[in-house]
Amino acid sequence: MAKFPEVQVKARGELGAFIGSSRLPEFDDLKNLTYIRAIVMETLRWMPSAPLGLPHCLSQDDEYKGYHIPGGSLVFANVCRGILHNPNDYPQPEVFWPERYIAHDGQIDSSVRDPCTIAFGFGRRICPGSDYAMNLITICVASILHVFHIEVDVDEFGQPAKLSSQGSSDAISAPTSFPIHLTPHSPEAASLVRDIEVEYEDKCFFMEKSELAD
Ligand code: HEM
Repeated sequence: MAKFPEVQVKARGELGAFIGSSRLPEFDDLKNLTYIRAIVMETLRWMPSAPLGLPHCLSQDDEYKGYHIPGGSLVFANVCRGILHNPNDYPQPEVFWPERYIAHDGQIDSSVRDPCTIAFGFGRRICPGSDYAMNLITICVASILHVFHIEVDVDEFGQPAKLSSQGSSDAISAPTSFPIHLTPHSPEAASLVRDIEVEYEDKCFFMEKSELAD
């Protein structure tokens, strides 16, 4: 998000319109947060966490585009370069552009291939945690953007640090560096977080007391 300040502004516009400044987003709000959903979809497409999926083993001989693949072979799907960065499905695939999923009516455009159908694997071994993960990531993204402005940090010379678009080249890809900092974008936003902290501390205190009573 630090690389895309204009995306943050748009997201905050949606969060302001549907949630206002007096509370944090809740799961019930997610159905209204189309742009936030599009940010999460674009993140999974732009830098998928498993760029080659998980390897699958052929239980029998198969043929793919004229190539014979013997049973027992390990097969990797080229999830990132071959599918999620395929310009036929996603024009200018290197560009982080959540708007690509939004139709004229402001809803998610069902004619654009949903990257979640790829980023979580496919077939019999598709990720069973995908719905849980999507809801969790979406509420986290919504909550963070509702409160914080995400900016690039400064390096040891006081200059804006360089943000890379490269993921690590491991089986599970993650950003290679993370030089960012978060600041509440308004006093109201800061108090939303402080109120939650107080509420959480009260609950912990209550739990400790009840444990003592046992
Ligand atoms: C952003 C979050 C996540 C991503 C991108 C992701 C992605 C994947 C992928 C690509 C696979 C391999 C599917 C295949 O073999 O084709 C997988 C498998 C799996 N995932 Fe996830 N996953 C995520 C979150 C989760 C969560 C939250 C859970 C559990 C609550 C979970 C549980 C599993 C399990 C148990 C498998 C193995 C399924 C099997 O082999 O039958 N994942 N995931």
